[in-house]
Amino acid sequence: MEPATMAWTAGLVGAGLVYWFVWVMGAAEVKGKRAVDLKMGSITRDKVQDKYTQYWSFFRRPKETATTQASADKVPAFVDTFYNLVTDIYEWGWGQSFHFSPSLPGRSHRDATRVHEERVADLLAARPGHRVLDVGCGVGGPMRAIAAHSGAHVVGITINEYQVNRARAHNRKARLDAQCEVVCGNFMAMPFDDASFDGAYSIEATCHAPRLQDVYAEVYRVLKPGRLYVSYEWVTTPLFRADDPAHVEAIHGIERGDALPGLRRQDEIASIAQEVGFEVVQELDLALPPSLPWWTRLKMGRLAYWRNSLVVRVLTLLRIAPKGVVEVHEMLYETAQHLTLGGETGIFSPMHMVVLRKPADADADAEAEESSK
Ligand SMILES: C=C(CC[C@@H](C)[C@H]1CC[C@H]2C3=CC[C@H]4[C@H](C)[C@@H](O)CC[C@]4(C)[C@H]3CC[C@]12C)C(C)C
Ligand SMILES: C[S@@+](CC[C@H](N)C(=O)[O-])C[C@H]1O[C@@H](n2cnc3c(N)ncnc32)[C@H](O)[C@@H]1O
Repeated sequence: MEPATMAWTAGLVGAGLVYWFVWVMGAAEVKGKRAVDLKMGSITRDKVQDKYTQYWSFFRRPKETATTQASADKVPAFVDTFYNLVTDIYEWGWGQSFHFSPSLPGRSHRDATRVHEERVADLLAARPGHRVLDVGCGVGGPMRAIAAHSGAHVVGITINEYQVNRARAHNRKARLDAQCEVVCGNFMAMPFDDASFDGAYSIEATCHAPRLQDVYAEVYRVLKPGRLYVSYEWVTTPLFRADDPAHVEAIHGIERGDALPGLRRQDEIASIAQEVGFEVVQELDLALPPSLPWWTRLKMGRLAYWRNSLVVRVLTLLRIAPKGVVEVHEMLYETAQHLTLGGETGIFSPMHMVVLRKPADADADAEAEESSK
């Protein structure tokens, strides 16, 4: 073959490969985000790498982030940075629901995700006319499933402005924007009136709070008396041994790569809820058998991770994706290994469910206490 023909052939094959990896193989999990659309939230292109370095140096020693008030106060800002860095990658590689679900035999991940979300709506007995709060709503996957399933009006809150815009765009696209509202704010100081919700839920979100009491007290304040709050909590289980270096490394890895100021123990959740005034209606670790493993989805994706890693490298080389994306993607890959180990050893659960009730006479009690002062 002529050298010129060889060069042309090699060029065409190369271009075809790039096209295949980036546009075909790199397509979104739930056709939405494509690899070529990877942004880093509200961070400008030139700041991505710096922001990642700042994030990493803050969360490198997770437990220390919550020990002093000064560093605990910085957590929401770093969580916001984290979601600027990961939101598009999550949407691209996982979908619009940023949480795990127990696998369901013979059913797709999409179905398993929806069933896990609809369970919340059913527990709350949410129905048309109800106003339900989604505490830490992400880009609104659960919010849309719950609104569609129950007919309730759902109001979501997230600390990250970029997620607010993504969630609103998805709501419009799904024609659920009349039923789903999204607000930017801190769930430890929410911009909502007292007793203004008929139900509330949080899915794998309150783990970002340095003190769980602060979120639970806010949810308690905005709930109407007698109404329910359902939460899926990230916790260490009784199988976690603080004297086992492999356990400690897995838990630290989960904390570092998920912007967590220290995971809580399973047995702390109910007492924190009671401390702020809730009655505990039910408590159940949904990760335990007979549930099938929630981490199989992470494990089955080995080949996909490899492909995705190649895609982000190619996109960075072509200057389509900003510098720093490769590092963020690498961090997520390592986090996935720690999460898988946490699941396989049973030392960690991302779905410790609590169903809490604000007592029906809660406001009467509060008024009596106030007038006795
Ligand atoms: C509740 C939280 C997030 C939970 C999960 C939705 C995410 C935790 C780890 C994430 C991922 C890890 C590996 C990524 C992979 C390397 C990439 O190619 C595609 C996306 C991943 C699969 C990504 C997807 C979302 C997670 C599973 C926390 C933050 C409290
Ligand atoms: C892992 S995502 C889960 C999102 C959603 N519940 C879902 O399952 O798709 C955690 C969410 O909590 C939000 N969050 C974390 N800390 C917050 C805070 N202090 N105030 C409001 N939202 C917060 C994040 O912005 C993100 O939307």
